[in-house]
Amino acid sequence: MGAKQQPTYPDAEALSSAVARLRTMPPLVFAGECDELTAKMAAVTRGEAFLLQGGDCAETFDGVTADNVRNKLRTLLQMAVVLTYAGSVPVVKLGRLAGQYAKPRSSDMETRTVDGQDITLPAYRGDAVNGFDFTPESRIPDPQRLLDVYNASAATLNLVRAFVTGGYADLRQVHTWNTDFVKSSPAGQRYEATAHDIDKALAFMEAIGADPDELRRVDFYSSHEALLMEYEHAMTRVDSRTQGSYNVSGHFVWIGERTRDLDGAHVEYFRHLRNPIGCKLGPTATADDALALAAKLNPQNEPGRLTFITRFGADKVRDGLPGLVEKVTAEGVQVAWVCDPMHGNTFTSSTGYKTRRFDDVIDEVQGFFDVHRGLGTWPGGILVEMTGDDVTECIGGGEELDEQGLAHRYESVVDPRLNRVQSIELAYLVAEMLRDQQA
Ligand SMILES: O=C[C@H](O)[C@H](O)COP(=O)(O)O
Ligand SMILES: C=C(OP(=O)(O)O)C(=O)O
Repeated sequence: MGAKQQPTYPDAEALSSAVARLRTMPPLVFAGECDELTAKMAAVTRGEAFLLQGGDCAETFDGVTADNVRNKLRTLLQMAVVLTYAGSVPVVKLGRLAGQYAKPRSSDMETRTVDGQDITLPAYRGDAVNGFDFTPESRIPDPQRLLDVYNASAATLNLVRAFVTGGYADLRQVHTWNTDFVKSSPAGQRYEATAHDIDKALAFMEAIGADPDELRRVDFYSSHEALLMEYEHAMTRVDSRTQGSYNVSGHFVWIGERTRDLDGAHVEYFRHLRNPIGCKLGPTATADDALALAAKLNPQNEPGRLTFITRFGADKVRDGLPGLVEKVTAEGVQVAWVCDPMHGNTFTSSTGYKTRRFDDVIDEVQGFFDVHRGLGTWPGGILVEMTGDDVTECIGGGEELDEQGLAHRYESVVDPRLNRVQSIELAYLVAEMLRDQQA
């Protein structure tokens, strides 16, 4: 079976030369860091830690700016602080960034009405493949973009690494992350109170002479859907320490809902990787599918290697998820369960925007927690599409954004993201669910 969701490049020679160049490029991540993340994901699997995975639906090359990267990271750090402090659980921090440039699409073509005429062009598949502009030239897959992905990912990761180790992520900075528009919102004010409590705890630690390194820096990892075979293969290298194969374009990579066929090219590729990996499971996945995927992707049943990211939708999670979790657990399969409350809850607003309701997102996460609580298993984390900016892409939340409001600042090129206030609100709600889970 050929790989699904791949672009058809018109210029085979240009593709070979881009791939040949990519093969010579240095790794973006070190295999040892991937192993470190596997160990952290093993803690998630055992119920000792919680995964926060977040970032844009689709990164764009234009979005690689200092402000954009800092805002996203800042929001993720705020969310992590809320989950750690209010949820009383160690949080594994994983950006959906520095590589999230390729998108699977429901349809190969897109039709728009331009000047009263229906025009059909190839769908936008992410900046890794073609341009977002609705013109025939822009929509042609261009292999040079694969090198642009490498460069954009390198620039993003470089800045993230500088921020998380160079003082920006120092826990003593909890207040300074809470700036501008967020500060005046109820979620921002609640965060301010949490930050104040943390300050007091830090002052106490200082007074007793404790000064652990963990306060000054955080471990932060990168992830993306490994969709484009040409890119992912070119970025796969044999580790000189262990002779294992690692995808060195990100610490954690996942298989999407549309490409998780047991006999498909993506599963075949992933089974050879030593990175920690994820696999999406949507409402059509059966318990037997999950077991077969686990057997193929993690034959040694190694904890931390495999994460199932479930994305059923708020209306299906309570009926669909228990059967999966129950059977997989009964078979002794070691897997971290993570909830993606975004991809089962998308619809088009009356004003024509692809959107999600904040309440549906929360409802799916609550359903996910309820199912795990009922079965005595651990709800291991969340994967969210979010941004650090004040965009208007998802409906609801404390600011009560409505369908009319979407037009104000809708910037996503594919799916709607939670804005910064909604992301912090979500973190508080999930922290409460975590507390209930542990009660
Ligand atoms: O984030 C992912 C999207 O849901 C996926 O790429 C499909 O989007 P589409 O249904 O608009 O093609
Ligand atoms: C496309 C995505 O999700 P899914 O594969 O679950 O549809 C995604 O996470 O970007």
